[in-house]
Amino acid sequence: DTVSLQHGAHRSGNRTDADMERWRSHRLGQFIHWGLYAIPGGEWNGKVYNGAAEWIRSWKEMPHEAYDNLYKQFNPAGYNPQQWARQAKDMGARYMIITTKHHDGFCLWPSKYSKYTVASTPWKKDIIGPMVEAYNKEGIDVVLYFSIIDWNHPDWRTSLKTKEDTVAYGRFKVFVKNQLKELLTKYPTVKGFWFDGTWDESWKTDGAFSDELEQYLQSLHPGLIIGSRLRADEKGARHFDSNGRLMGDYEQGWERKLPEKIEDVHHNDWEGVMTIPENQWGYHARWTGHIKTANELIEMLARSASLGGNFVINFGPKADGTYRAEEQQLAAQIGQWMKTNGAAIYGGGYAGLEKQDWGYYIRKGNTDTVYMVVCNIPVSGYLRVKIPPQQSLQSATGLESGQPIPTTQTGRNEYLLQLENKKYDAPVVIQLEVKKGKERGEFEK
Ligand SMILES: C[C@@H]1N[C@@H](c2cn(-c3ccccc3)nn2)[C@H](O)[C@@H]1O
Repeated sequence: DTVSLQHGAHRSGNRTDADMERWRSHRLGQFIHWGLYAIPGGEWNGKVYNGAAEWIRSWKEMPHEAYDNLYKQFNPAGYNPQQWARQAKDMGARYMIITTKHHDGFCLWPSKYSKYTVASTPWKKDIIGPMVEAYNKEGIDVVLYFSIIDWNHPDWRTSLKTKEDTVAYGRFKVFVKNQLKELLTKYPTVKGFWFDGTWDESWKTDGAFSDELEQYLQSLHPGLIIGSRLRADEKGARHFDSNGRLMGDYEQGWERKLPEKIEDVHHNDWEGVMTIPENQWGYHARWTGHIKTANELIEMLARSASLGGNFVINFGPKADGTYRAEEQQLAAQIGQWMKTNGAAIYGGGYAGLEKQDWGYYIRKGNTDTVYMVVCNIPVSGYLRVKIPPQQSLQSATGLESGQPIPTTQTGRNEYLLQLENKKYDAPVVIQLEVKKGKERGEFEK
C-alpha cells in the first residue's frame, strides 16, 4: 500500500520527450572537476592527503583560511577550452558535466550573488562561458554540476538546530535559487543540472523546497534534465520516494559503481559516473592504487549501455588548465575504439537477451540490430548466443572487419559463433540481426 505524498515522484516511467531521447542516446559523457582544489592537488605543507583531492579543505592539515585564500592564486595560463572540447570530441564524448561550484563554494563563473568567484582571482574572467561555447561548437552538450553544500557561504547549515539556523538557511535557499537562475540565464544552451551535496539533514528534511526548486528550474528552462540526487520527499527519502518511485529524470546514484543486471535499474534511465583512479575527482598530484585502463573503461561503457544507462568518465585538470598525461592518453585510446565501434554504443540500450560470459549485448534503439561487445575472448574460440523463442538470428558480422562470422545452430534458439583466432588488444564488436517473429533465419536447419 502506498503512502500519499505531495513531494514524491511526479511521473512514473521514463521521460519520452526529445531532450531526454537525446540525452539517452549519448551514452558516453565526460565529467570535469576543476576548481581551487587543483592548486594544492592533494598535498599541503609537504604532506600528502589521501582523501579525495576536492575534499582537501576538510583535511585537518589544511587550515580553512589557507584553503579559502587559494583563490588569490587561481590564474590558469594553460586554460584552453577549445583544446579541452577537441579532446572530448576525439574521445567520443557526446556530453560533458562541469563543476560550476563544488562543495567549497568557489564559483567558476562571475556570479553576482557571491564574492567567492573567478572575478576575484588574478584570472578575473568567466571560465564557464567559454567552456560551454567551445563544447557546443564541437557538438557536445553541456550539463552543469552544482553543489548544494557550500562551505564558504555563511548561511549554509548541515542541520537546523536553532531558530537562527532556520532563518539563515532560509536566506541560503534564496541564494541557491538565485545562482541557479543566473546559470540558466547566462548559459541558456545547457541541457541539465547535475546536483550534488544533498545528503545533509538541512536539505533532506525540506522535500517541499527541493520539489519546488526542480519545478521552478523546469519552468525557466523546459526540457532540462535533472537526476534523482536533487530531491527528497517530505519523509526524507532520496532518489526513490517513500513509495519506491524514482524522483527526477534518471537514477543518479551510480557513483564509482555500476549495476550488474537489469533488475538493479528496473529499466529506468540511469547514469554511472566514474573516476580513473579509485577515488579522485579533482586533480591529485599523486595517484595511488589502481588506475583504470582504457579497456576497463570501455568495458564499463559497454556494460552501462547494455543496461540502458549512460557512462561518464571523470577528468581532473591541473591548476594551470592542462591535463595530466594519463588522462590525455586514456581519452585518445578510448576515442580510437569509439571511432571504430561507437555504432554499438551510441543510441544503444538493453537488448533483452540472456547475458553470456563473453560480454554484453546492446540493442540499437528498437531495431533488430543487436551488438555483441566481446570483452572476454573464449579459450574455446566459440561465442554462445541464445535468442528468445519467437525470434531468430538472421546474420552475424564483424563490425570492424565487415566479414560474416561463421555461425552454427546448436539448439532450438542457440548458436555458436566462431571468433577469428588472433590476438585481441581491445573488446571486439559483432553485429547481429535478430528478427522478431518466426521468419526462419539463414542459420536455421
Ligand atoms: C561526484 C562526486 N560526488 C562528491 C562526493 C560524494 N561524497 C560522498 C559523501 C558521502 C557519502 C558518499 C559519498 N562526497 N563528495 C565528490 O567530491 C565528487 O564531486
